[in-house]
Amino acid sequence: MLKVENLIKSYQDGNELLYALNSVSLTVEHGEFVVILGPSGSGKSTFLNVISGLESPDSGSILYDDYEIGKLQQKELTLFRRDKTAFIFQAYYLLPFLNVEANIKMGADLKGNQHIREIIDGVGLGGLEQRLPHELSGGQQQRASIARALAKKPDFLFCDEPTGALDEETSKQILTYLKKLQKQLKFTIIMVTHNSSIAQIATKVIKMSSGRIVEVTNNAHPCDVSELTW
Ligand SMILES: Nc1ncnc2c1ncn2[C@@H]1O[C@H](COP(=O)(O)OP(=O)(O)OP(=O)(O)O)[C@@H](O)[C@H]1O
Repeated sequence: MLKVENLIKSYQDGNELLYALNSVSLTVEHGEFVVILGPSGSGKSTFLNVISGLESPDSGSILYDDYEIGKLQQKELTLFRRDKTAFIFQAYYLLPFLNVEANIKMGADLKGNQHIREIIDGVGLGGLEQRLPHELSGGQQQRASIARALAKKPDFLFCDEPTGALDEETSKQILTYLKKLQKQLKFTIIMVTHNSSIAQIATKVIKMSSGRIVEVTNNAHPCDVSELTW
């Protein structure tokens, strides 16, 4: 379980403090698919970065089962991020001079995992292993970045606009892979998106505004990606 309590994160904005997170609390159970919606500047990416340990909050607590990550030493926090979490971003961030297979292995090597073949097939990149990122379409590059993230076998997968650069059909393919792999590997997904349609496939939908969570909706019957209206 992830339990976040009273998170505050502020930035200096001229003479004033700007509260990117203004006392945010949330509980997420293992295996949930959480979608975070909200207007630009509402604090979505800051929330994702803080709960994943990429940025530290001014105050508040972030509890992963028995780990309170704010209390970990830098080295322990690095291990926590390496062993428990993975990220997918809109911009893919593949290494340009490594082929698909080597990019994906980067994730696995971090934990010594040996299940690259099934992950590559799982995201539908079989046959493209030797290509460099620039020889792939946007959707294929995003699938490679998903595969790299999943090769770590994370407990928590954080996604920041993973389909933001993709068209509808390719976005739906990516979401289908994510849902399929989540079912197989049983990890938790926390996804920031501008696309409110994606909320239909989530188990929990969070709306943010001005650094606060203003609505949490639990969805007992998330729909299938194939039923999504865009
Ligand atoms: N490093 C920073 N320094 C100063 N202000 C920041 C920093 N990072 C974020 N902010 C501010 O915090 C607020 C929340 O930003 P954040 O990126 O979390 O919003 P968002 O909801 O993800 O926006 P978008 O949908 O446009 O990506 C914004 O007002 C932003 O300008």
